[in-house]
Amino acid sequence: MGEAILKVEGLRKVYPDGTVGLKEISTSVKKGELISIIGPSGAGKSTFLRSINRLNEPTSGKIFIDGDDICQAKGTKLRKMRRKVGMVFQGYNLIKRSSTVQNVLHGRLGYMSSLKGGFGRFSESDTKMALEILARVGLEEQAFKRADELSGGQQQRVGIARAIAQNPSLLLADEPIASLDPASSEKVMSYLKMIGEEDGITTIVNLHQVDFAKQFADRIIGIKAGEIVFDGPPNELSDYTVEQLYK
Ligand SMILES: Nc1ncnc2c1ncn2[C@@H]1O[C@H](COP(=O)(O)OP(=O)(O)OP(=O)(O)O)[C@@H](O)[C@H]1O
Repeated sequence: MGEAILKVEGLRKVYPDGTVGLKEISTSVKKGELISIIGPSGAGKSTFLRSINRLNEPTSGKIFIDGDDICQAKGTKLRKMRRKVGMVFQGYNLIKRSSTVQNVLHGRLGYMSSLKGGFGRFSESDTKMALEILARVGLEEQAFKRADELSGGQQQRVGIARAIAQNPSLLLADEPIASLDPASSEKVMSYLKMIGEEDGITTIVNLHQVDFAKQFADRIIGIKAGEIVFDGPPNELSDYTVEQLYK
């Protein structure tokens, strides 16, 4: 840990209907940190996370990833920057009828020409890599099953494997465990943490469950009404702060 992989300066989002999603957020994230964003519904957690790779277009502000401002990036440069940012979704976003390993291979699309990608012509080394990643999330036995034959927790582990196949320096997970039971949630969070630590990937996870944030995060950021109201290690997040955050 040391240098900042992500630096956000004055990030503001106003939706077309005038709703202010984020006021002016500034923060900086170190390499290898696991950060959990918590806060009440509508606080701006998803807006913040999705602004980082411009899935959600910021209204103003700067977002530096490895020193480059993604808000200024266009074309090939933007594509290359997005490649560095893996994304894990609440609803997994898998291709249900494709096999587990095919889903993981989709993480490699950013590295292929659109023609090869369009025909699904993945190289042998990509396939080998995808199978290795599946083994890391404990799914080697499920590699050739259809994605929709897996349990929710297993599908989310495929989601993590697909993001890792992108070889990202930053991993964004938007409420990855919101649809899972506690045991599967714990497993998914453990894999996120383990892979982040092993590969030095900075991970930012939006969570509804404060207890999971406390258990897994190195640092917790509390957002309320589009502003950061808490930023610190889990042991500094008091019950009173949590109460104020969700009030
Ligand atoms: N497309 C949109 N158009 C208008 N307003 C939006 C849009 N998306 C989000 N918002 C608003 O922006 C604010 C922040 O929403 P956001 O989804 O980021 O919150 P959140 O903290 O992720 O909430 P949740 O925990 O319920 O997912 C809310 O007031 C929300 O209604």
